Amino acid sequence: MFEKVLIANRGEIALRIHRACREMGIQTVAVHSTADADAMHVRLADESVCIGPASARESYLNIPAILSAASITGADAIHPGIGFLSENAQFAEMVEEHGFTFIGPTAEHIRIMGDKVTAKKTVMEQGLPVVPGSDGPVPTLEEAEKIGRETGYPILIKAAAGGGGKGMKVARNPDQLKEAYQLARGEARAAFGNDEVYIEKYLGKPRHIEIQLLGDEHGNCVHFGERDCSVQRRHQKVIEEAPSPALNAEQRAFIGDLAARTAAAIGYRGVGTMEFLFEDGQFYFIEMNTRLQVEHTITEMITGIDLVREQIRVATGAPLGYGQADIRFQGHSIECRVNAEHPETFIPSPGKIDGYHAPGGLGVRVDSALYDGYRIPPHYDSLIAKLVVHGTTRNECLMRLRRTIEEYVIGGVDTTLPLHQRIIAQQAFIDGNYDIHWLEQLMGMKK
Ligand SMILES: Nc1ncc2cc(-c3cccc4ccccc34)c(N3CC[C@@H](N)C3)nc2n1
Repeated sequence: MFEKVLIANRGEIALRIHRACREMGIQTVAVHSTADADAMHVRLADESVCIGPASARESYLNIPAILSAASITGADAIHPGIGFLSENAQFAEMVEEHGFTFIGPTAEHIRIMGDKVTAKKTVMEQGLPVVPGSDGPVPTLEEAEKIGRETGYPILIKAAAGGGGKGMKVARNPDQLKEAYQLARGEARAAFGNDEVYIEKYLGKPRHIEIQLLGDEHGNCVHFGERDCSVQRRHQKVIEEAPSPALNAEQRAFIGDLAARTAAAIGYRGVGTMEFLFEDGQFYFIEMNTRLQVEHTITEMITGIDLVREQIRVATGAPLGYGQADIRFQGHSIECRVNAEHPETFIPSPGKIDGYHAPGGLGVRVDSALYDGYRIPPHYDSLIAKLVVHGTTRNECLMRLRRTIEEYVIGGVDTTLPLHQRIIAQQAFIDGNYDIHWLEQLMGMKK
């Protein structure tokens, strides 16, 4: 087991990782920018190292500074958290080359899944259902026209190096193809330095269902069920829930087992999430995330398993220690992502917290690094807290969520809490009857 882990991240996820380490008897090293000197995880960590100025490029993305901090503190391993360098294959390689353990998958798997074309090819070979379309990159407009004819419109042109919604263009008919194709390639080149694109049939009203996976380096892989992440705005998840109100037990077992078998077949190690679109009872693989996810919390709430602890354990080479039959699902969990933003305009609202009270009680979890008097810096993403509730039924969960949002006091800044209150009061949400476009339609952003 590791003696000391360096947490190469900030905010609520850095605190989350610190907590898991603390409970495992592992010492923690916090790294922080000058803007995060008074952050909660820095206060609680055994040691802390300032790795640079406020800008992420000079601090949380500064690989030499992070590796130096690991060296001078004598860390055994580095946990990349979420975002920043967590899916950077070169970072994973450099960590290992410098004698530290990278708490995550191999650089090879990060690379394979980071390229959405090789990701699809890899899972297709294992029999996982994917969205119909090109069976590889589409290098010319002529090829795109041919794929469009074969696939049938509407189609989606996606950047191979993209993901998370970046660099996607819809072509609803052949006349729109040329412009959509050229725009997609131009945006991909500008955003990722890689203009490779691929084409898929555009699914009009899907839900976004993701499967939580965990593999050890002995070829074992289990799944922890699904999360429904369809309530989103401009590819930013707002509310997530587990299990999905749209799946029955057979569908859950079908896609969970298939995803776990696929991950085992490629020898996947660590936590990972396979993303699917779900429409008309069919699943379609779109991407795999090779890192821990913000919404891992709701999976922990319905399984009772600490996924960060498991992630650290398998990184030491330990076997899973349990099989699929040992994983039980209990009740329902919903997470609200609380951002320091205006609830209607989403304009960021950094600043000093003036009055703070977190809700509590049975089945209530608040993952946040906030405290009264803390100053939210303007340099990073606006997620400031995750309000997570659990209930024996979805209804009990909704009642509890309503009460906890009402109880949650975050003074001094705007937050998205009022938006959450509004969403969970909608009949469509209460009925679990929503797709990936529902929130934007509710907010009048789409017809
Ligand atoms: N063939 C096909 N059809 C419809 C799609 C619709 C989306 C999509 C579009 C807009 C919001 C979304 C929210 C969650 C999941 C997917 C989406 C989508 N995404 C968005 C980000 C990335 N995860 C893939 N891929 C799609 N692919």
